[in-house]
Amino acid sequence: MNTLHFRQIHQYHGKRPILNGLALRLSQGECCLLTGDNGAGKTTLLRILGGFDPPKQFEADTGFSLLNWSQYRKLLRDSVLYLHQQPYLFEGSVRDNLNYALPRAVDKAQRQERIRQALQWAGLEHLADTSAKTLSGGEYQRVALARAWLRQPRILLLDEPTANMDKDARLRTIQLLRQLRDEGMALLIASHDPDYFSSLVNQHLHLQDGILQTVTSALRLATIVPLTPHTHHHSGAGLS
Ligand SMILES: Nc1ncnc2c1ncn2[C@@H]1O[C@H](COP(=O)(O)OP(=O)(O)OP(=O)(O)O)[C@@H](O)[C@H]1O
Repeated sequence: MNTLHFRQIHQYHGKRPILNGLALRLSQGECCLLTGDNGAGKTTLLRILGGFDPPKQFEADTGFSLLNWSQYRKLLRDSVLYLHQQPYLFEGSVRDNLNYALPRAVDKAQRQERIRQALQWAGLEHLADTSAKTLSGGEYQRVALARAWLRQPRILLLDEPTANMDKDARLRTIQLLRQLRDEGMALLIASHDPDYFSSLVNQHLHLQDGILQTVTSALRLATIVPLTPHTHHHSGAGLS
């Protein structure tokens, strides 16, 4: 799978339509940013793509075949990883948490080597034997990303991966996300802070009224550059 096209995703909560036939594509080595107001349906979409909640309607096109949701789920069960805003870490050390991410078949010597690489990859060597429960928010997220690096899913779904982080932790997190993207993962990030991810994003989608719209860089600029009230126009050049 280089690119997966999702189409006709419909979802209801009770009788209320949340997603109204939306479409998006995820490509290997690309990052898609998903914005939308509180309650727009971002988590609802991530939970469908993560295989947790069955949608009302769904279609995924791999380029070779069309998949319904249960086929998608079966096919991608081990290829999609969903990181919640507060990813779950076990009690035990950072090393234990990384160990758990490795398949059972990996032997002891290989495990030690892979864990060493993951600790190095995420800059966590000094915290290897620290209890995961005592980590700061930024460190905690780095362990979760190191686990993702070990698991190597094709699609990584992230809900607010930098929420409540200071600038330094945020930049480190974004750097790790960039590495995952550049190694070929498809990232889908739901966030209320599009500016944080601008250096990472290949595609920005905005969810409104159950539909996804592409946000172009021109539109993004228009939202952050304030319009001055007294701009001079040549006569006839502006909209009237
Ligand atoms: N299990 C559920 N049962 C009923 N309604 C739900 C359920 N899950 C979500 N909703 C509702 O669906 C709407 C979309 O919720 P969702 O969590 O997907 O939005 P969101 O875009 O992720 O919001 P936020 O930015 O606040 O996290 C909300 O109005 C929410 O209350």
